[in-house]
Amino acid sequence: MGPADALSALRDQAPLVHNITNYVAMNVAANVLLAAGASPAMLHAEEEVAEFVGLAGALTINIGTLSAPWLAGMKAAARTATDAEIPWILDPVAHFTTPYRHQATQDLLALSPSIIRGNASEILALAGWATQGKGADAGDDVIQAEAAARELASDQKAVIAVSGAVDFITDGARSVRVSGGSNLMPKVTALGCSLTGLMGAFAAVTSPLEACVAASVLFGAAGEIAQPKADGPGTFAVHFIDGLASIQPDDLAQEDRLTWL
Ligand SMILES: Nc1ncnc2c1ncn2[C@@H]1O[C@H](COP(=O)(O)OP(=O)(O)O)[C@@H](O)[C@H]1O
Ligand SMILES: Cc1ncsc1CCOP(=O)(O)O
Ligand SMILES: [Mg+2]
Repeated sequence: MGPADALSALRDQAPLVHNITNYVAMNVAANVLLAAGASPAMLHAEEEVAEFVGLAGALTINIGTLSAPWLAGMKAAARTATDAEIPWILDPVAHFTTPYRHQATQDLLALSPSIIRGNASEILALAGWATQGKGADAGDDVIQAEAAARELASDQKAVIAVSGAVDFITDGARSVRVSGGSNLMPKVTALGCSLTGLMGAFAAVTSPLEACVAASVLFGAAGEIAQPKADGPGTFAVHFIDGLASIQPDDLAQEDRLTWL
């Protein structure tokens, strides 16, 4: 299904989305999911995640503020999701910066995520390519990461979503560029993490590839609503949430942001 039908399904079903995300993103991502029409829950304790993920339509895992107890919870949740065929999305924030983060990401990759979402630097490094990235923010352009993303999709048998000025989404066979959004989006923290959460919400109602496309299109549209109303990154963030909530399925029917390759 296309982005318009995916948004209709999301609003009809309001799927419960289990997010194990970072301290920076927890509030932002929960508000993004609520505005879009999903039902977010942020919890990470190893003692309960396996039971909780069974209640959810999708799981998202983001390693932004990683620590040992959180990693144990992430692995338990990912294992349960894969066994139960619940789609799960990995956001490997800055995974190339320290050996600990690198190993955690490799361990999570082995648990078969349905979708991997990162910025261009994160995806380049995940495929083993050189990157100019230094931390959580991208140091490379999406176009430089397209071939790496295709390679990674085939190797991991997952959909790869690379975000940036123009997003790129591929399952290894089919690939699409999604244009739109605002250059204020990388100036608001945790919007990438929130996009990961939204991909989880859509993955609860449609296929991983269609879910990534729908989330990316919806983010682009909301960014364009917020841009002319904003005085800067602070007010942009508020208008972005309002924009997400105001967009109706018909607003996404044109699909003129998509370039299939
Ligand atoms: N220069 C830009 N112009 C328009 N949209 C952008 C731009 N940079 C990032 N975005 C959008 O911001 C969101 C977060 O992406 P990004 O900043 O790449 O993630 P991260 O926070 O993980 O680095 C995505 O929806 C992406 O399309
Ligand atoms: C700044 C920061 N530091 C650790 S996690 C995090 C949030 C990163 O969020 P995003 O990748 O969405 O910008
Ligand atoms: Mg990120």
